[in-house]
Amino acid sequence: MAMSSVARPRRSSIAGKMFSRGSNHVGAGHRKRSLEFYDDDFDGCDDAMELAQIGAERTKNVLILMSDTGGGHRASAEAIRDAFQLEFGDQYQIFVKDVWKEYTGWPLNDMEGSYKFMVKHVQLWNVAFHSTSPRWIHSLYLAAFAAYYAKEVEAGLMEYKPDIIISVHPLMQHIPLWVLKWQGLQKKVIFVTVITDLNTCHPTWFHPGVNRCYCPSQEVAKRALVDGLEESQVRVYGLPIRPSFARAVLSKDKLREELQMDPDLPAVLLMGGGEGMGPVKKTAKALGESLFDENIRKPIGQLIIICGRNKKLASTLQSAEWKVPVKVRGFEKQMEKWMGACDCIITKAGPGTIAEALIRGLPIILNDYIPGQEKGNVPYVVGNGAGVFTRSPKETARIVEEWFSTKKDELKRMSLNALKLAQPEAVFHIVKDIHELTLQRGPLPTNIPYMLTSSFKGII
Ligand SMILES: CCCCCCCC/C=C\CCCCCCCC(=O)OC[C@H](CO)OC(=O)CCCCCCCCCCCCCCC
Ligand SMILES: O=c1ccn([C@@H]2O[C@H](COP(=O)(O)OP(=O)(O)O[C@H]3O[C@H](CO)[C@H](O)[C@H](O)[C@H]3O)[C@@H](O)[C@H]2O)c(=O)[nH]1
Repeated sequence: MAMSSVARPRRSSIAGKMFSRGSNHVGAGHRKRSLEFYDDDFDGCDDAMELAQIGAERTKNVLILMSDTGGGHRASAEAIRDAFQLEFGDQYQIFVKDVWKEYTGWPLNDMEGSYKFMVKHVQLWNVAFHSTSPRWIHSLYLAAFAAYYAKEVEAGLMEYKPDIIISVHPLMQHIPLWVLKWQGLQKKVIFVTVITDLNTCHPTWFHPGVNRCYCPSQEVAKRALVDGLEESQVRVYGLPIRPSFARAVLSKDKLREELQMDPDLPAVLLMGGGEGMGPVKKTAKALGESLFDENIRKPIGQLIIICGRNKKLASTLQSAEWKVPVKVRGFEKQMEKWMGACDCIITKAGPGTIAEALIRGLPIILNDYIPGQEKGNVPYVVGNGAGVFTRSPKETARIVEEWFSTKKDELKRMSLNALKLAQPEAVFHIVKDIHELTLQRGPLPTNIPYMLTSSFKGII
């Protein structure tokens, strides 16, 4: 699996010694000065590294661009990082970064906050998503941001000196590609997009200047071709999911013991993406009633609620009283364990959660979707017989009650359909294809000539 590699000094540690940044709060001006210092001084280190690398291919730097707008982009970025490490060991050094947050200013440096605000006022998101869909509109605005923040983005890219840039975010194609173009680096740096929406994705994902556009489904690939990408740029392997989902052999009994769950009662997992969105509270309350059999005065199921980063939701549910076994958790790092220990899942139509649940063979009740990018996920799940859609918490609770009592066969059938749709190997196909791309490029230059150019502000 892992190919041989030569241990050699890592750039980040050298850079770390030369100037301490790390925090997002360092002012941009300070960072720029630091980078100039870094750039001059780094040449010496490069000489040393070049000596160490004679006779061996040097470690390639991979910069994965993402933002915590929800949890899906980070999950996919980390999946790609882990798969690179498993497949190629030290041949690649991976940085998962929100360069906008670290280097630019408003509004790019707070996309998390803007996204959270807009999806809370869901009609606002609906308008924002659809009104920015025409290419001329988003290209115009993104070009303006690119010009205004060019120097900052350039500094952000320069710090990691990427040989390969992977964008897993819809708003991270245009700006870096323009900056690479202005730097004359478009032909030297490989740039790929990994789309993390399953169907009705935003057109900002599709940029004709990329080397590859990895689409998670045929539906998305069709949209890419309609939007002007060439077939040679498009690959369809599935949504990248953390290798821990694909590779781990998990026994449900052991997991339940580890997670201190009831060993025998069927379990339903309730969640709402990385931000704990959707009707989680009402659904939890309804399940608390429906999973308790009044006739025998006993529970017929147990409930796991994962609230993600929604701390208010977690504390409200933690202080509630329940008639059935309930576990309320915040942001969990080992989702594969919780999913492996449960029998079905209730979630909003987040693509990451859906793809993970399919791998674990969990029938899915979709109880909400974000307009725009998540709308198409509903027919994807329901049309393939892997789940149902209802917005009603009571209806959701009734379906789970039936799955755990009179309709166990339906639960089993949907579980098999889910497994048929699953694509656990997608992330490995993606990193192998990127590796192929680098091989086709031939030996990379010893050092990509990133430089801090004169201010781009002259362009606007
Ligand atoms: C007025 C038109 C503005 C057009 C601007 C297009 C480019 C905007 C670039 C930067 C703005 C930063 C705003 C942060 C939004 C963060 C969204 C995000 O990351 O979503 C991730 C999500 C998923 O995690 O992104 C998507 O799936 C699609 C991205 C759609 C981009 C929407 C841009 C919204 C711009 C809001 C302006 C208000 C428009 C009102 C129209 C009357
Ligand atoms: O406690 C938690 C809660 C969630 N997750 C993970 O966070 C991810 C959530 O991703 P989803 O795609 O399901 O949903 P999000 O809303 O968090 O993701 C956002 O990014 C997505 C892109 O992948 C979509 O665009 C989506 O509409 C947008 O809201 C999943 O991998 C899930 O396992 C955790 O690791 N721990």
